[in-house]
Amino acid sequence: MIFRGTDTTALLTEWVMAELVLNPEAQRRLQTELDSAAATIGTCALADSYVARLPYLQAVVKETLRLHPPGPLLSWARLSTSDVHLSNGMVVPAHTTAMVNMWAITHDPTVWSDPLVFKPDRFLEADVDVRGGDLRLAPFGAGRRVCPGKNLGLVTVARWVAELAYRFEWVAEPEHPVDLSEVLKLSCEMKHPLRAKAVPRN
Ligand code: HEM
Repeated sequence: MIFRGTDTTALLTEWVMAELVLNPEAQRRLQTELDSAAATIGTCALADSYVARLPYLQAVVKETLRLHPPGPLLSWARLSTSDVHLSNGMVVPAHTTAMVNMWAITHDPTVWSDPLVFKPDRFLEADVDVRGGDLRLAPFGAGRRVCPGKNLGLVTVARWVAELAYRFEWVAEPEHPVDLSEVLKLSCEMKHPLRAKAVPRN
């Protein structure tokens, strides 16, 4: 529980910040949303419940989950106990070890337009449930073995990103450009950890 809940949330936050450094326009839109939320509630401490209601912040987190799902292969070592007939006609025979390649689904051009482009707006145009209700984007799995920490994970990452983006502007370091190469360890990590400058915002 502790292991599954720590690296995933830390890695997702790192991926979000990397995308925000690479996409300054998205970063500015997010900061505008956070500034206006802070002005509305009269404090810079955005409560968890409030953060969950910021549409652009949620869209940024969802788009990062789509591009960089921390758990790209779902269902490690699940065994089919009987023949399973899929809707496309394929059969998974009994006693087969099966995994779902969620990374492939979230990068499939027949499922997502411009799948390699960071476009949080796609989640403003359509409400996509990332908690297991929509198999186009199920970064927490789905069904009986769905991640039990999905709500905690989502609110934690949104909260961290909100704080980081509200308090600082994040800019690339020319000598260490952001590199989105991935490496699959127990989770999907940045091959070259993020390096960026945090400039305090006034
Ligand atoms: C952004 C954060 C997170 C992501 C992306 C994530 C993703 C996942 C994925 C993909 C699975 C496997 C689902 C499957 O095999 O079908 C999983 C399982 C699991 N997660 Fe998470 N998780 C996150 C946060 C958390 C947190 C915060 C906790 C606990 C506090 C947690 C605890 C677990 C546990 C215990 C399992 C195993 C469930 C089982 O096998 O029945 N996760 N998670």
